Amino acid sequence: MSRAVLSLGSNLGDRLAHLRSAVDGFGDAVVAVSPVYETAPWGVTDQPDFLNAVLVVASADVDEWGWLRRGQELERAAERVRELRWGPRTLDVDVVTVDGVRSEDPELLLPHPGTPARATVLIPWSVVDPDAVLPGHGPVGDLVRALPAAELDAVHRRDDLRLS
Ligand SMILES: Nc1ncnc2c1ncn2[C@@H]1O[C@H](COP(=O)(O)OP(=O)(O)OP(=O)(O)O)[C@@H](O)[C@H]1O
Ligand SMILES: Nc1nc2c(c(=O)[nH]1)N=C(CO)CN2
Repeated sequence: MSRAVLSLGSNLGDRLAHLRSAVDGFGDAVVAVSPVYETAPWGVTDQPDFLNAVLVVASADVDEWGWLRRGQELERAAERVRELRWGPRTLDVDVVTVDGVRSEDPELLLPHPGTPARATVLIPWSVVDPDAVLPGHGPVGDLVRALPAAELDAVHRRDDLRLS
């Protein structure tokens, strides 16, 4: 059984519909879905706010490359255009971790190297999976508590927007 944590992001078009398309796309593999968060953009700050969420998925038939491929297929289905690194997108699906797997292949870095610094991933992840540990960095709850106040202020839970 392969269990993975996936981060979803959207800041173009019908953002919630794009996140829902990813949840639907992973279908029966979805084990848990986090709340939706509205978040200020990091990296390239001159772009619209994002909706972010985290999914836990599991399947006996999918390995880490399968999670990446399925995420990329869903990005394509959302007509994502790759223009700018960290730029606006209809749908972003990142593989955050896959249990028991480390990878240094640039096409699939595991755990995803951006994770320890990203409130937009850590906060939803800590809610959907409170006992989660980020390999090499410790409990996700501890990483959330160590985030600077400015990072916490940039992430707003939207309980009026639901994925499940
Ligand atoms: N863990 C991972 N999850 C998703 N993509 C990954 C991962 N590790 C490496 N990649 C590679 O990253 C490349 C670029 O991905 P993408 O365009 O989504 O980056 P980004 O979202 O702009 O930036 P970041 O990866 O920092 O979030 C893809 O070609 C993919 O193969
Ligand atoms: N708030 C927020 N900002 C971002 C995000 C994201 O998911 N949320 N993703 C990016 C590229 O992966 C760039 N900036």
